[in-house]
Amino acid sequence: MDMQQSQESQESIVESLDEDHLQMLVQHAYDTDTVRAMEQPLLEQGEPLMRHAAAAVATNVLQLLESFDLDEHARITVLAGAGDNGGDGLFAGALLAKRGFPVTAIAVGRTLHDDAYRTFIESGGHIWVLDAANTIPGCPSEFSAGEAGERFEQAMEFASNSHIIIDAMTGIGAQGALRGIAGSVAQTLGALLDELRAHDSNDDMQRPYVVAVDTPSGIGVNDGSLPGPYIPADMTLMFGAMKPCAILPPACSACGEIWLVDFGFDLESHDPAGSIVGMDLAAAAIRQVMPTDAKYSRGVTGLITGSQQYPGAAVLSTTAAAHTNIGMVRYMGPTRAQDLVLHALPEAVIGKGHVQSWVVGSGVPVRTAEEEADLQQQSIEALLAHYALSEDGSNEEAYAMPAIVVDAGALDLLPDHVPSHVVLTPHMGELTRLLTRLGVDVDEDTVRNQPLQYARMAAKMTGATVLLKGSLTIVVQGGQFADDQVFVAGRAPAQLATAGAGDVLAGMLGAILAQNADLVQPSVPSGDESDHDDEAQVAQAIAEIAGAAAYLHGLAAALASKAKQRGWHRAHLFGIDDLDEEHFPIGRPIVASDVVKKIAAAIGKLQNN
Ligand SMILES: NC(=O)C1=CN([C@@H]2O[C@H](COP(=O)(O)OP(=O)(O)OC[C@H]3O[C@@H](n4cnc5c(N)ncnc54)[C@H](OP(=O)(O)O)[C@@H]3O)[C@@H](O)[C@H]2O)[C@@H](O)CC1
Ligand SMILES: Nc1ncnc2c1ncn2[C@@H]1O[C@H](COP(=O)(O)OP(=O)(O)O)[C@@H](O)[C@H]1O
Ligand SMILES: [K+]
Repeated sequence: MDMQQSQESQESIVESLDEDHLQMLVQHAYDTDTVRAMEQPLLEQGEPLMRHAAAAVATNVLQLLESFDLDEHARITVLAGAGDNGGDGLFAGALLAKRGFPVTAIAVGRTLHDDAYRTFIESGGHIWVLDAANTIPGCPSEFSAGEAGERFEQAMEFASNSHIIIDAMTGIGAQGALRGIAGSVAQTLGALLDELRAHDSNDDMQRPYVVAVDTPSGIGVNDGSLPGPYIPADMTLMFGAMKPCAILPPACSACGEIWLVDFGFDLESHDPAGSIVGMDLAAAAIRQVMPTDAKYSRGVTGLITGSQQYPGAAVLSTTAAAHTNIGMVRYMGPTRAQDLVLHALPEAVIGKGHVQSWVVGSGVPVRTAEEEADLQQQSIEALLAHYALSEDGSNEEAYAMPAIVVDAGALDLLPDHVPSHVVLTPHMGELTRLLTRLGVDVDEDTVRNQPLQYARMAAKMTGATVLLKGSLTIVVQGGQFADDQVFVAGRAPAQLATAGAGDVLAGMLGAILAQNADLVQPSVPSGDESDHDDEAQVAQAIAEIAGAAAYLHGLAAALASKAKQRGWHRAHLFGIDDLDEEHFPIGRPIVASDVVKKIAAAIGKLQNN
């Protein structure tokens, strides 16, 4: 099958699929076992998936070369591993070599995919092997250690001077950090590429343009971590479905632009490992106001936020909550903060009363072991005590409490075990601090490198839902029967990284929980098997709502800053979307209060979508 045939067959796959399928494709990510399970029936039917994959890579490389005005003298390097990922890369290289481009493959393993290797050589490709113990037919082996070192250096020099690098060392078969020669290649070339990338947007191809095959080599495919050296890509051609690394920080940044090659997988019958929160999910979390509504039926949020030291957080969290489609906010806090709240929001009601959700801790200082809790910390601690579950999960009162957002200083006051409608909203530093308090030996850099793993650990240890803030915000489900599906909100522009933005999010989340009070109330476990489904359903609803709040927060920031840039950009569909250069203006600087002013407009945009 040549490139043209493969592309036509690809287009017919795309055309035969409905909008729902395409929507699922760009919204959900599937772990490697699930991808293999979805691939299996197609392979059994004789679908030449590897040829489709290779043709897609070659097509995009050709388009890139054309857009950069590079003629057939463009130098192309394929980094080829021993598995099927290397096979994809070699078949793609063969297609390009047939078009007259000089293509050199650097073999990093001891073998190469048989069929792909033969096709590559027959098409005029050149091979450079780095492993002295290789068994690749016709390639030199058993060279000395000195010669191996020289070969390696020359290969790296060659690769760093090529126009295009096709990274096909490892794909979904990668296990842990890259080792051996692949590890050394990623160490040397990856570091160089990262440095070049930091200084150059590559609009003029002054550095190699890296096209990753299926996944960038070296990243944690299933957990989005960076376990060791990796090859950062400008573009990743991902086959069949998104893998979690496409949507999870920090690995998603290493993917560059993602191009999804649809294989027509049966996505509907498989559970995603992660999902991007989009407009639909966010819109569903906003309750429609009804003619019969009164202020109480729209939801009331109670806030114990702000402090003598940080009274502004009280203003930001209450104004944000009040603007997020609810009937009323109640505020409790120090007199100075009360005055400021009333000044900014005359509608706020000061003092206790019935609420459908709580927000605690924003702007409340962290309590050190030596310090006595102040009044604000004491009232938060007393409220949180109602959510405490004993080791066996009993304490009926905890389940009957309204949902609660536990932010900033209140994270230090969290009981050991709580139900899933307790939603923690730490940033990386706060999550590290929480885990340390729970006895985990971890530092912030490690958490930053494996945010999913540590957010999940906090959820498993406490039972709470965890919303971990960052340029991409990830939400992991809480509760005893937590599902592993993670929600990722990447709507926010970097302009949102400004003091007080977290206080705004806490208020918005509290309000969205209040207007969905019936959906987020866990029932008291009865000890029956039905508990599992009931609790899992509520835990998922809470996580979706938390993701929706982060999306709305990001959208309000985008409207305030007029930014088109986001933490995560939708994957492109191969064969459907054009390879046009896109521009995402970063917008203008904002402060957190600007975000509050745009919440209403953001809700309007969701509801009119
Ligand atoms: N199935 C299909 O038909 C289709 C599959 N497709 C493609 O196949 C890919 C999956 O191929 P795969 O299963 O062969 O695994 P792959 O990603 O090549 O990795 C295995 C190689 O990597 C090596 N390796 C692993 N870990 C390592 C480490 N830490 N450090 C260093 N090396 C490490 C491992 O070495 P070993 O452990 O055996 O020594 C072995 O050589 C998939 O991503 C997609 O591109 C598409 O064509 C569509 C159709
Ligand atoms: N680079 C970024 N791009 C987009 N959003 C970001 C970025 N960095 C931080 N944010 C968002 O800004 C908010 C910051 O919250 P937080 O760290 O609690 O700050 P503060 O305590 O000052 O309110 C979070 O919602 C986070 O997701
Ligand atoms: K790869």
